[in-house]
Amino acid sequence: MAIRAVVTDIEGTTSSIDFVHHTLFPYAKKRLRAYLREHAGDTAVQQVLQDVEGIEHADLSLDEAADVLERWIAEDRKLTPLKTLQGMIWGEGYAAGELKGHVYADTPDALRRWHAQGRKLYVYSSGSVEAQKLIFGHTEYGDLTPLFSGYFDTRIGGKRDAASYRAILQHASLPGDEVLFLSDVGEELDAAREAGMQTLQLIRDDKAKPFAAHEQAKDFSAVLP
Ligand SMILES: CSCCC(=O)C(=O)COP(=O)(O)O
Ligand SMILES: [Mg+2]
Repeated sequence: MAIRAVVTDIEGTTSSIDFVHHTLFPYAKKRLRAYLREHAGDTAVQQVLQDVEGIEHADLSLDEAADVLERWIAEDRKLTPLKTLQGMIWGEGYAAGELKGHVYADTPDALRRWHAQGRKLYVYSSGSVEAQKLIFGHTEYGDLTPLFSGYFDTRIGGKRDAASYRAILQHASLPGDEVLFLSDVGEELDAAREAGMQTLQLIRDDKAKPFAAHEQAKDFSAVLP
């Protein structure tokens, strides 16, 4: 079956795990408390704080909410209010020129090749849609966002849940067997396959845990050549 669309994960797939864990997460952690104080009156921040309280089932002061969010960063929790806030903080970093979006050298070539072949490209990451647009909009290879037809984050559901992939297929109006999902994480690939998508696991380095149930590639060079 011809692949008409590619849905890609970010961390460990288009971009390095180290960039996310050693650059992006610490950047957000360092600025989180001050950002909450400075933007406490913003509707978007109020919504984040309300959502944190909802998850914790507690009324929280701003500092208590900051403590919770810092703990979630340390635990690498993929919770929507944390991901939304991280995206807002990173937005300031990219705008100030303090952050540059990391993508592997083969990523821009592959995205441009698949796009030129007429395939639709989508992102599905736990990072917020805003954070996804930022990382691909500020790479050392230029702005890659014009290549994408759509972005999905945890608001559509968790990445290990087949229902999320079914919802993506519905949004993109595509049958599963014409969509290739790329990820480094076996449980995400299992969920995408359960929804009917074709799958391929990226083994970028020794941090990836190979799942023999899925086709594998070390980079994008031989994927849909
Ligand atoms: C959009 S870059 C930051 C990615 C992020 O916050 C994250 O948690 C990684 O999630 P992914 O689903 O891309 O593995
Ligand atoms: Mg990943």
